[in-house]
Amino acid sequence: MSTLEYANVSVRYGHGAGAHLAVQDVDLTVRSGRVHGLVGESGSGKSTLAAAAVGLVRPAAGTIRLDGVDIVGSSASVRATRRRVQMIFQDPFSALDPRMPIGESIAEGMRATGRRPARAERTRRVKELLELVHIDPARAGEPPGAFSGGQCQRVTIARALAAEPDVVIADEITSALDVSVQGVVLNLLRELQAELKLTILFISHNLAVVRYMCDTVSVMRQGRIVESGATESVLSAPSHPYTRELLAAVPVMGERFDWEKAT
Ligand SMILES: Nc1ncnc2c1ncn2[C@@H]1O[C@H](COP(=O)(O)OP(=O)(O)OP(=O)(O)O)[C@@H](O)[C@H]1O
Repeated sequence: MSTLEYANVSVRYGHGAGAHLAVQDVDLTVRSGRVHGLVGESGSGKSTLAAAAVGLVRPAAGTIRLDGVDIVGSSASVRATRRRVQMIFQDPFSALDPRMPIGESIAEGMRATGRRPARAERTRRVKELLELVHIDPARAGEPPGAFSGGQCQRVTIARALAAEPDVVIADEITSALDVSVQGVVLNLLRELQAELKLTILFISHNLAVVRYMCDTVSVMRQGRIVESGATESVLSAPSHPYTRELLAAVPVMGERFDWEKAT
C-alpha cells in the first residue's frame, strides 16, 4: 500500500511557439489502498498525468511522490521506485507482443521487481498470476491472438501485477472492449484491489463506471483539476459548472451503477 501524490505538476508538449501545456499546476493525492477516479473530456490531460507518474513524460514543473519519495527523474534509484507504479492501457492488443506467448509477457512484467527468479519459480508465479485473473494457466503458451479482448486485458492486468506494484494506473481500460466483457474486467480489478490492497488511479470518461469503481474522484478540464472529493458527493452534488455539464451528458445517473444488471 502506498500513496501517490502529485504536487503543482505541469507537463508541456513541444517547444517554443508550438509548446502546449497539457497539464497545469495539478495537485492530486491517491491515498493508500483507495481507488481515485480521474474524469474529464477528451484532451483534458488525464493520460498525460498518468504518463508522468510512470516516466513516459517528464513534468516541466512540480513533483510526483510515492510515499514521500520523488519518482520524477532518471537515476537508477528513482526508476526503481517508479516501477512500483504500473500502468494498464486502453488497448490490450497493442499492449501485448503478438508473437509472445502470454505467459512470457507476464514473466517479462516480473523484471520490474529487480529479481531474476529461476525458471521453475517463474513458471509457478505465471501460473499463480493467470489464476488470479481467471485464465486457465494451461494456456500460458498461447499468443494473445488466441484470446478475446477481455481476456487479453486480464493478461495485461496479470503482467502489471507481476511487477508487484503498490500503485496501479488504469487508463480507460475498458473503453476498447465489448460492453459484454467490460463488467468482467471491472469486477476483476475491484476484486484484486480489495485482495491486494492496491492503490489505484482509475482514468475514465465514463462517469457510471467511475461511480462504480472509485472512492474519490477528480474532474479535469483543460489541463487543470476543477473539482475533487468523495465520488458520491462530487457526482450527486457537483460544485463546479463543468462537472454539472459532464453529468448532464450522461443519460442515467440516479443509482449506484450495477454492472451485472446492465450487461
Ligand atoms: N505526445 C504528445 N505530443 C503532443 N501533444 C500531446 C501528446 N499527447 C497528448 N497531447 C496533447 O495534450 C493534451 C492532453 O492530452 P491527454 O491525452 O493527456 O488527454 P486525455 O484527457 O487523456 O484525453 P483522452 O481521453 O482522449 O485520452 C491534448 O491537447 C493532446 O492533444
